[in-house]
Amino acid sequence: MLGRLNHVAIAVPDLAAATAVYRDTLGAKVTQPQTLPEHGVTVVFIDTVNTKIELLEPLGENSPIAAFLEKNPAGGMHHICYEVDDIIVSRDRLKAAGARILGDGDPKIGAHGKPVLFLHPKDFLGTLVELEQA
Ligand SMILES: CC[C@@H](C(=O)O)C(=O)SCCNC(=O)CCNC(=O)[C@H](O)C(C)(C)COP(=O)(O)OP(=O)(O)OC[C@H]1O[C@@H](n2cnc3c(N)ncnc32)[C@H](O)[C@@H]1OP(=O)(O)O
Ligand SMILES: [Co+2]
Repeated sequence: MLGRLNHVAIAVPDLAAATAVYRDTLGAKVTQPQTLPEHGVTVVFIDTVNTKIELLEPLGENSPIAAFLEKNPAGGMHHICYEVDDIIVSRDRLKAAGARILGDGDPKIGAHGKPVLFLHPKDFLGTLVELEQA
């Protein structure tokens, strides 16, 4: 079922400062910030040739990354995103296997304009997993 690793996401308290670390210290090309109110985050991406890094900053009062940053105030690795060929088939198969799909269970449009959904970290070795339609 799993395809390519699309991105590894890092939650950060200050996106401008995090961008500076990747751009100025690590010499990476960082995209312009993208605000995603439906996801409660502002994001930038860094292309690392074989995959991407997504830096996430909370947006709005109900950001899903707020509690994570309270526990990890300096930031930290937040989720990994795998591509799947058919997100509905994958969702239904995972549900049948007992995995918890977060939110209302229906995919939302993610940062790349494609459907995404999230799987509970407690069902996947303590790692929050995002699936993105390939
Ligand atoms: C930009 C759009 C999109 C893209 O296209 O790439 C994105 O990436 S959006 C990214 C942000 N969106 C999401 O993360 C949506 C899904 N996430 C959630 O629904 C919540 O964050 C969560 C996973 C349900 C956690 O919410 P929280 O309020 O922190 O709940 P709890 O405190 O009850 O946590 C339960 C339990 O899970 C542990 N936890 C929480 N977050 C993570 C994490 N990122 N990685 C690993 N473990 C995590 C948390 O510590 C709790 O554990 P215990 O303390 O042991 O109970
Ligand atoms: Co993501």
